[in-house]
Amino acid sequence: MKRWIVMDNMVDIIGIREEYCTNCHQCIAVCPVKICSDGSGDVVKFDNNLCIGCGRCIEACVKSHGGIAEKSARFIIDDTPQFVQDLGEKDIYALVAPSAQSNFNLNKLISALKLLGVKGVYDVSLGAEISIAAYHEAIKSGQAKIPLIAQPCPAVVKYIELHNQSLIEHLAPVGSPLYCLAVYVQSLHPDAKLAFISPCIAKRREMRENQMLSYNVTFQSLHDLLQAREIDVDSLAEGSFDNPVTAGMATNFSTPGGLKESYLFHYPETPASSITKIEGPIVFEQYLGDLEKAIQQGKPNLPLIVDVLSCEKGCNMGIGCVNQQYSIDEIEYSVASRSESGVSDPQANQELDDFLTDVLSKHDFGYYLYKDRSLSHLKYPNEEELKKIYVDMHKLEEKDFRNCAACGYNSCYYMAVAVFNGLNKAQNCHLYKEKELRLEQEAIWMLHNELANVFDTMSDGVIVLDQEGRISQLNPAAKQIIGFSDEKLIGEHIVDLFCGTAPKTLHLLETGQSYDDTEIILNGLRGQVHVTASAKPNYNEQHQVNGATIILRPIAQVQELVNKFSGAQASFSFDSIIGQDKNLQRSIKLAMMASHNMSNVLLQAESGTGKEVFAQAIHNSSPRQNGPFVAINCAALPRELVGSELFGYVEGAFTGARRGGRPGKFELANKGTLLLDEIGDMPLEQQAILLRAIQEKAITRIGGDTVIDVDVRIIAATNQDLLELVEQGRFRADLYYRLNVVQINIPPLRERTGDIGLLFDYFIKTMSPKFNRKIKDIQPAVIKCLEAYDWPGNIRELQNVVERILLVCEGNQVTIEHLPREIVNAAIGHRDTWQFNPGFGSPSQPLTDRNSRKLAALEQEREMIIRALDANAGNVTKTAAALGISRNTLYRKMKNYTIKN
Ligand SMILES: Nc1ncnc2c1ncn2[C@@H]1O[C@H](COP(=O)(O)OP(=O)(O)OP(=O)(O)O)[C@@H](O)[C@H]1O
Repeated sequence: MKRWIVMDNMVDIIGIREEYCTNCHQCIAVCPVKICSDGSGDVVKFDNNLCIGCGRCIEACVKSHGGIAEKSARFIIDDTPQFVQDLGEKDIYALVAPSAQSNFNLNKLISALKLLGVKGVYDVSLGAEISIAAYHEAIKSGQAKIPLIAQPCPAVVKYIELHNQSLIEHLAPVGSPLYCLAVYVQSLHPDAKLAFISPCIAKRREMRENQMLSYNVTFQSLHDLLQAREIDVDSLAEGSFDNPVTAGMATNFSTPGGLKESYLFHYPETPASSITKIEGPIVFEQYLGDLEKAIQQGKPNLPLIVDVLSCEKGCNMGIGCVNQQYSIDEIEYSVASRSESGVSDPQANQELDDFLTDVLSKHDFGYYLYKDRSLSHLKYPNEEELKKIYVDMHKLEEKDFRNCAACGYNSCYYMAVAVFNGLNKAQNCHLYKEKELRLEQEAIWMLHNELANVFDTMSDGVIVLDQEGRISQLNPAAKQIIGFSDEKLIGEHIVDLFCGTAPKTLHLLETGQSYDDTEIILNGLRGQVHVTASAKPNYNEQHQVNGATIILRPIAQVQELVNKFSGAQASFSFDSIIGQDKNLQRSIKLAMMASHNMSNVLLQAESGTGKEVFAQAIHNSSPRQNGPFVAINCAALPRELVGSELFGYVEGAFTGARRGGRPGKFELANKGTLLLDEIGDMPLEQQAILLRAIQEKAITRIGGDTVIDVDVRIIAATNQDLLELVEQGRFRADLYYRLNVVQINIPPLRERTGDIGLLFDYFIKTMSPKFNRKIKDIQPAVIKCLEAYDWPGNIRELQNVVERILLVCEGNQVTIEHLPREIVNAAIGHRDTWQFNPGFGSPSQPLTDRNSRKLAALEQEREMIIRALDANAGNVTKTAAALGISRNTLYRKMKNYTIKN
């Protein structure tokens, strides 16, 4: 967005290679104008029409590119290409700037230029002599407005045109030394083209405006051209200028104050105090503005002449110069000694005076080509707008206004003005970056805190390993699991922590292959700790494994979870045991008492009386109620599997063993209760192992050698007379006494007929919704029938009868027709023997998980017996031996399962 309206386009003098711009803003920092550069984008854009051509930005850009001009984003544009093209084809005369004295061997340069093909070479110092004489005339004649601002420097002229319009009329009404000489040389060679051999890039503009010269060839370009043409200047003979007379004191015009010195030399009556000599950045930053104000205010002691140059070291070290290898002293000496020798010959001085008188009378050296180039100024933000920009720049407090100039502008205010005018952006403010960084740091810190919080509050233990496998970090949960403090654990090698072997972790560190849920024994403070571990690799920026994160979970926690989701929970409480029978209530009371301590309990009762219900109720009112309740049916397991089911196994323990091994019921029941159902059917050899596990409160997995502590309360249940089995030698006496700490007998249903009606009502109520029935009435004869029946299958049988009734009863009244035949028969005196039939009640399904488990177990047992009988060709003795049960038990089971041999 252009803020300035410029009357005409100025010729380009600075070229931009945006691809080389690093957006460092050095160009803006050194620029006296600043608004000619737009720093609001990713690269700095440049507006030639707002540039004064001082060339400082090119110097800064080359410097910021390591001094290599070819890599700089900004470069000089002059007329050398056209000059080269026209050499030899056109009559070209070279006008050489006084500063050539400090850049080349001047006389040899004259020869070099002629060798290149120029027709003649003139010294611009003579033009400077003409300018001084013309200044004097203009001042004398009153043509010049005092103070007269000298104009050899086109950058100063352009600055005044753009910024200090009231000073335009003070610019000398006389051409620059170059212009004055050009006027003279043109009179000698009217058809020739003139080239300026120059230290200055801005001269190109002056030349285009006055149309007197065709080529601005900087010293740098000339130097490159001579090199390209392989012209060794030093080896050439000395030439001499084609000037009609030699310039005198004005040969020092290229030095700051050279004009003043020359003027005073020629017009010694002029007080030295009436000429101000000023150069460098201060001209633009302060001097011209002050001068403008002083004139407007009519201040006294204003100068007669202002000798002003843009370059700090004058034209001697202008932007197009090639004398960087010389010191300032050497340069100044070279120029000053030339001017001293130039005035040492009185005859030459006289000839010069005569020449000046002559040319001034013959030629017009007047110059009025100054233009007001500024029609409007930058827009300035109002208070509100300024405040908003400052907020965008994160400038909120007094100390945020540093005026550090790092942005390239001299103050925070001017930066804000540039932002307001779209010439820069808040992000380029040093403080903005600093604050953004701080905000970013705060955000990172917050994120870190959040993550640290997660790390610290995770219930899983987390261990971070370095590349070598040493612990670099661990969270409180990990410390809790292991038991040691940070000091002990940080730096510890994982192999040592993992009891001397960590093959999967070492493999992970080598290959990046993660592992999941692997059982590990740790060396903890309180001995060995059994955990599961999952680990993943950590990567560096090159995506190489540089460590690992291991998640640890105590096995008890894992088992708790497994139990929770696998249904290893007890659902019954003492409240859910229905029945008012005295004996039943006595049993409940005993069970309640037993529930408060850790004593093993032996539940002895017929099948279906509620032994498991009792076991669950004991568990649920014991201090272990939040632990697992695990039940195992000892009768339903093949004898070779009893061990692995109870104690688990390690990987590779036997053919078909699962990878990673498997925990047994003892481990799963850790911190809870283990119900050993049908304990009477447990094989003798397993009874010994079971006894050891109960006594030592520890197990060893099959095939393993690690002893795992288990804290389990045992409830054993049986429908057999265990003592009798002991007497028969089929049950170990020591185990019997271990289990029979509290013996609870549950009366069969036929012995508590009073409870039959209660239970029937209860089951009708609780099961009806499942069958979508609304039973409102039960025929009294139904209860009578039920009470007359002797319920060999006890409560389970009653439950199944209710289920069948609900299936067949379509109305809302239960009548005798809905009862199974054997029950009605029993009531009228024909009792059928109840037989267990796994398909009993079909199409009904077992109602509870427990029942389904039980039925599955029974079905499994039935199958097992049939298979064993087949394998032993129907031999009952052999089959009983193979199954590890007595012949009597086998016969009983065959009867129950209706297995015909
Ligand atoms: N007092 C009771 N109140 C309510 N329901 C009961 C009661 N006793 C048992 N039941 C129910 O009877 C069914 C059989 O109970 P349970 O499985 O506990 O008997 P069990 O003696 O363990 O049988 P088995 O010897 O065959 O293992 C279960 O569905 C249970 O819900």
